[in-house]
Amino acid sequence: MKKRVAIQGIRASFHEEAAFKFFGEDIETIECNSFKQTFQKLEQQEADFVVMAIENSIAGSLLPNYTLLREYNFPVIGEVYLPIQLHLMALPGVKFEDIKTVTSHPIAIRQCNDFLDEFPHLKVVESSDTAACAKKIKEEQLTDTVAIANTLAAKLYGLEILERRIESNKKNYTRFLILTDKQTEVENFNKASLCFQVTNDAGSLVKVLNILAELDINMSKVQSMPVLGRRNEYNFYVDIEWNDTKNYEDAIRRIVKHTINFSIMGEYVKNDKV
Ligand SMILES: O=C(O)C(=O)Cc1ccccc1
Repeated sequence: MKKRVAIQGIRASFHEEAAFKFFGEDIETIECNSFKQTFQKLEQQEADFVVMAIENSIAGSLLPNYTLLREYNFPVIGEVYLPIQLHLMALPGVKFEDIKTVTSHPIAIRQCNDFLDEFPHLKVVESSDTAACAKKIKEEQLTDTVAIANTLAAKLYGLEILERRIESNKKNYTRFLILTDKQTEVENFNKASLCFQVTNDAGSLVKVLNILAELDINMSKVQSMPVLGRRNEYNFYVDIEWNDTKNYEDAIRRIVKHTINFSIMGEYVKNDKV
């Protein structure tokens, strides 16, 4: 049976592209209206995996997704980095001069600011995902509208690319996490995502950082989010990577003693090539 992979958005979105990059293209994509719904699909066993964006090199972290990770507690079993290459696409035959409206996902729009600034007469309309914009143009035969989306979307919805690679920063990427509902042993893992709180007093976070430094463990990311209802208290989400598993195990044993509500959200193989 094909792996069922839940994504926020529809087929040919960047989430599906990320899923293809991680699993290959022989998967069943489960289209969802929200990130929360992807987790519900896992919970109801209507999906085997979730692929969820967690950070974009231009827009930054997707903070609500950190909260979902904590609330649902599904293990992270992998990651994938995807370059976000954006193209302007329209129904075949439509000319650039005919266009009045540009539609896309807000992250994609932000990444094309330089291009869009050159054409201030265009009305920019935000939507839930890039592929949905392409699909709408096709279904409603919109001849005055273009979508900013990827090549998968152009192919699947039969649109023509008018302008390639209109993203301002050619090195922009999005990092996606892969989650599942089953406790899966990932072999040879060398990266982990942790979550914890520290006490609100001098040096509490640095104690944790010192443990990592002493054991030669690299912190590749740190993100904090307020703990609801507790002023000046934060959940810290920390990604770490190491060469020696024994050092990782030592670090965990020691960090637990200096933190509150410590959890390992996932252990997986580092996969940060764009
Ligand atoms: O709209 C999409 O295609 C998505 O999957 C969301 C998104 C948009 C832009 C960059 C990364 C993810």
